[in-house]
Amino acid sequence: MDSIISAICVAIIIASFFQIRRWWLSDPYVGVDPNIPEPVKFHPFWGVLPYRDNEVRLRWVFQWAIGRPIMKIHAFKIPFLVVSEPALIQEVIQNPAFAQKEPRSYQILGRFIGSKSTLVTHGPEYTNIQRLIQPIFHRRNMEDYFYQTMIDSTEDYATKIATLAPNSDTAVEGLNALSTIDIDHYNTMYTLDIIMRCMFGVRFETGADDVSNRVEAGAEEVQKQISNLFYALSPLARYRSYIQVRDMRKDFLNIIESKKKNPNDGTKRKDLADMLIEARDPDTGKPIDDEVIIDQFLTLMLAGHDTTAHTLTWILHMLSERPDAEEKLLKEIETALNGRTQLSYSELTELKYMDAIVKETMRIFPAVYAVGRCALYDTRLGKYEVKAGTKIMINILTPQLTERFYNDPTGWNPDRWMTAETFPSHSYAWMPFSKGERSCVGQRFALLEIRVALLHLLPRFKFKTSRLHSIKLERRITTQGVVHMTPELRTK
Ligand code: HEM
Repeated sequence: MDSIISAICVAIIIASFFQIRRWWLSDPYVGVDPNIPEPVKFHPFWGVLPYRDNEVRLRWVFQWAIGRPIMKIHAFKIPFLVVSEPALIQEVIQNPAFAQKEPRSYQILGRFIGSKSTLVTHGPEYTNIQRLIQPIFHRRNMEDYFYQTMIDSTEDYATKIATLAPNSDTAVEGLNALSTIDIDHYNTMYTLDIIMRCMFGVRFETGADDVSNRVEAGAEEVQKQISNLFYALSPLARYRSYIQVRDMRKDFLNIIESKKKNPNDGTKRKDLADMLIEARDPDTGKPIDDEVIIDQFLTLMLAGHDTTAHTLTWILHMLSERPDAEEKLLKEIETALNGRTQLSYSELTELKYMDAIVKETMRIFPAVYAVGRCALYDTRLGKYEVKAGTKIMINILTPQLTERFYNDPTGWNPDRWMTAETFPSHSYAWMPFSKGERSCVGQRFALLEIRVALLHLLPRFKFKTSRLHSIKLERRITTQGVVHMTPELRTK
C-alpha cells in the first residue's frame, strides 16, 4: 500500500514539474497579433525585467522603441504593446476602445487616491466626475483665484531660498559658495504648498502643523513605493499607505466640514474646496459626496505636485547650463515688467520665450514619459488586431526625441519653438500632458505655476548647478532630477 502511495506522490510531483515547466516556457503573447514585432527575444517568464538596470532603466521607452512604431514586450508573462509612432498614438487616443486606463500602472497610486478618482475611473462614472473637475481649471478661475495664490506661495518660497543663498543677508549660518541644496526636494515642497493653498486656502510648511506633517509623510510614502517595487509589494507598505491615507482623509474631511459650517461668503479668495462644495450635478442638482471630493483632493495633490516640481527642477538646471538662454529670458521678463514687480495673468501667459523654454524642457524631460491604456473590446490598431484586455503603453518620450520631428533632437534648443517652421510635423510628437479626453486636467494650472516661479524667482536668484555632485535622472513613474544647486542672490 505504502509503495502505491509513494508511486502516486512521485507521479504527481513529476507531472507538476512538467506542468510548471510547460507554463514557465509557454508563449506570453497568447492573443497578441503575431505580426507585432518583439524588439529582442525575451525570456518567456521574466520578459523585460532582467533588462532593468540602474543606468538604462526601462529601455523600451527609448532604445528599443526607436524605429519601431509598435512592439510587444512582456514582464512576468503580462504582455504590453508599446506604441511609439505619433500617428498610431493618435489612433489609440481617439479610439473609444482604448478609453480605459491600464489599471496595473495605477495600482500603487490607487492605494492613495481612492476608487472615485478622476485618474482611475472610466465610462459614465468618469464623465460625471470630469464634468465637475474640468470647469475648476478654466482660465477664469486661474486668473481670478489661483494666480494670486501662486504668487503668494512663490513669495514665501523666495524668502526661504534667500536663507539658502550664501551671499544673502538672511542666509542661515555656515553657508559658503560651495554649499548646495537638493533643488528638487525644495521645489516639491513648494508645489505641495501651492496645491494645498489652492485646494484649501491653508499653507503647507514642513514641520509647521499636523496636517502638513501628514501630507508630507503621505507624499513621501507614494514616492517611496513608486521607486521601490519590492517595498511597494510588501505588507508593510500596504499598512503604511492604509494608515496615511486614513489620516489624510480625516484631515480633509475636517476641512470640508468646517468649510460647510462657514461657507465662503465672497470676502475670501475662493479655493478648490469651495468650488467642489458649491458644485452641483447638472442632471440631479445634488452636491458631490464628501468621499468623492476627498478622492479628487488626493488625486490633485498627488498628480499635481511632483510632476510640476520635477519640470521646474529641469528648467532651472538647463538655464544654469545655458547662460545665453537665461540671459534672453531675463531680458524678456525685464521688458514685460517695465519697472513693475508683477504682471497680469494674460501678460505672463504671453511671454513667448518663457513658453519656449518650458516646452523644450518638457520635450527632453517629460515628467510623465509613458501612459497606459487597456482595450475594452476587440479592435484594430493600424494594420494589427488588438484583443479586448490588451495593455497598451503610449510612449511619450521617444517621439519627442526623434530626428524625424526635431533637428538635433537631444540638443536643448528653446528657439525651435519660436517659429512655426521648426515645430514638429505631427502634433502628437509633443505630448507631455498626453492628449485627448484623458489628458492632464491640470495642464493650465501646472504651466501657470512654472511661469509664476520663473517670473518671481529668476530675476532675484541665479541657480547654479553644482559640479561637485552628479546629476541623476531617475525614471520611476515620473522623470525626477536629482540636481544639487547653489542659489545666489543677484546683485544689480
Ligand atoms: C508639469 C506638470 C504635469 C505633467 C507633465 C502632467 C502630466 C499628465 C499626464 C501625461 C496625464 C495623463 C495620464 C494618463 O493618461 O494616464 C495627466 C493626468 C492628470 N493630471 Fe497631470 N500633469 C502635470 C501637472 C498636473 C497638475 C498641476 C494637476 C492638478 C492640479 C494634474 C492633475 C492631473 C489629473 C487629475 C489627471 C487625470 C486626468 C484624467 O484622467 O482625466 N496634473 N497628467
